[in-house]
Amino acid sequence: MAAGTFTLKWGILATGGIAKTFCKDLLIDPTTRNANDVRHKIVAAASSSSQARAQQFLTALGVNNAKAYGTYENLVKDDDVDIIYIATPHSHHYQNARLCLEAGKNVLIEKPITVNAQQAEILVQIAKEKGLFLMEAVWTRFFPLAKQIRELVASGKLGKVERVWADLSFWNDVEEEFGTGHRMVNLDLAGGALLDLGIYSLTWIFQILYHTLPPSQRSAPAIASTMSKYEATGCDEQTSILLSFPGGAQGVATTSIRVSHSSSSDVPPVRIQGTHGDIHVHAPIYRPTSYTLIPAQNEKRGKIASWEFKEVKEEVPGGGHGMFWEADECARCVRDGRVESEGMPWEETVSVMKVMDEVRRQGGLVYLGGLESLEYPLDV
Ligand SMILES: NC(=O)C1=CN([C@@H]2O[C@H](COP(=O)(O)OP(=O)(O)OC[C@H]3O[C@@H](n4cnc5c(N)ncnc54)[C@H](OP(=O)(O)O)[C@@H]3O)[C@@H](O)[C@H]2O)C=CC1
Ligand SMILES: O=C1OC[C@@H](O)[C@H](O)[C@H]1O
Repeated sequence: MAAGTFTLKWGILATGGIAKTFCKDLLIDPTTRNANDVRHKIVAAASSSSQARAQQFLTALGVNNAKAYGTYENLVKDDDVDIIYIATPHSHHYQNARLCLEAGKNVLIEKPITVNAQQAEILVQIAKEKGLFLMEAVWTRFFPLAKQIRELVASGKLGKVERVWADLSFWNDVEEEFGTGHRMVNLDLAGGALLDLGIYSLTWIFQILYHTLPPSQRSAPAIASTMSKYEATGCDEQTSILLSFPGGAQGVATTSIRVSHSSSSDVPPVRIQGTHGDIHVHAPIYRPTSYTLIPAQNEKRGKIASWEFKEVKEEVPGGGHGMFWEADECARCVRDGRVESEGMPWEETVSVMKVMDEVRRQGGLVYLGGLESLEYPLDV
């Protein structure tokens, strides 16, 4: 290990699908991605089901010498844990994050940070007051190609970016795959296309049309949207959003759990359109490993851009999924005493949540049973 390497000690809250994927990435040697300054150690995991399940989770990952807890409450009391990764369904994020923050733990919390913007604001306030690191796990933003695309846009290479189209949808057989209980469609778990997938469409629009501006110039967009519901549960199965940013740039964000683009088609799921050219980001947009740079041209003016067509590809190194880049960002922030990440700032997390609040208001999608409550503790 290089001298001065910082090791971040993780506690994992919940043992479902994404917790496993995230932990596998934590276990990959960071030097395989040229990260020589930080390392990760899983020191504990907790399952709300049982201590045995937490132990099985750790054993399956090949993690020895980590503690297995049968309650989340016990995990947050563990003095060895520097940061907690929250990987529960959306419905539980606010309560789980309050538990961790109130216990003085740094937190990385799966997307969406909470069910609504007010809940997110409260988490931010607590993190600020307690000097704790808090970040929504929008891992997409920490991919090298996402950073590269933001830099290209900020450099002015595309001219003025006037429009971003972004879609994240899947051709699910909704009845067969999800039924009514699955977290994707279950209202009790704050399911629905918008909060689960549409957040990625909004992520691309925000990281281009909002994040590339200096913080003082970032302003909320006007919002028009439409939503179709899955009859069996009442969650949204298809949502389309038009965003209009001050200055005239427009975003078109779509999401569906019934129809999709084909990953092998020529239609790119993200199109960033500037006066000098486009960037097409190829699927999957939550895990960007390729994009195409296309110079603007037309019959009258010929080629407008001064640069050439280019295809860029970068596989995820180390056999990983790509979640380790956000983990590295957490390690650097905690090491340096930074409570928020520049890549996913608190203010932007809240702005995206406000857009989703308004889209749900326009579509008449309300989560009941205390899921939208600010009260803590509350059994949801
Ligand atoms: N970044 C990404 O690419 C992805 C992110 N996600 C996000 O991760 C989160 C979890 O998704 P995923 O891992 O797929 O979900 P899973 O259903 O696979 O796992 C969720 C886990 O949460 C715990 N849990 C606590 N309370 C409940 C409850 N009432 N019902 C169900 N589970 C409960 C359980 O763990 P235990 O019993 O151990 O407590 C369960 O295993 C969501 O916020 C989702 O949006 C999901 C997929 C991909
Ligand atoms: O976050 C996510 O990204 C990838 C999808 O497969 C998954 O359903 C979603 O939760």
